[in-house]
Amino acid sequence: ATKPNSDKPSLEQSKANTEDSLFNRMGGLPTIKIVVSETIDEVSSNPKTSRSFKDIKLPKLKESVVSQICKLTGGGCEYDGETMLNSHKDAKISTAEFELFVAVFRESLSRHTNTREKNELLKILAPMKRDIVSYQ
Ligand code: HEM
Repeated sequence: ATKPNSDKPSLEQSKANTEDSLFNRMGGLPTIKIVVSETIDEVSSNPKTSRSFKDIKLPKLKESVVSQICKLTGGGCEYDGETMLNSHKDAKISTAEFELFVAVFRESLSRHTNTREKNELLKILAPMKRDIVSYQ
């Protein structure tokens, strides 16, 4: 005799199995591309953050950041760029610069994603602070 319901997933498994990736819930690549583009356009022109971007090729940087976020959110992209430590150490980024970057990113996310997805992505990026910021 078979046990009733023995092949049904537990509540937790059921949630895990039906939960769509953050990537899909955000709206996939189109959303990531617009948010990354808006953020980099703003921080590279705002005098409080622009100095780091002076000799940087912005289209290539945007592509690299898009791939990284796509990968981190479950979109299945390849990210073949540098580690966060290696790519930011020469720029000597301050806490204030990092915080402005994140504020600009958050505002753009607010325009293009829901609150839940915005907060999930910001939570993924927050621990990178220790690799990106060199000083107070
Ligand atoms: C959570 C925040 C951040 C994330 C997720 C992030 C992500 C990235 C990624 C993926 C790259 C490309 C690395 C590669 O292609 O090898 C990069 C490079 C870069 N980032 Fe960030 N970054 C962040 C914060 C910042 C801040 C606060 C600044 C400056 C204010 C900044 C300035 C730069 C610059 C100038 C480059 C180019 C480095 C180079 O090509 O030599 N980033 N970042």
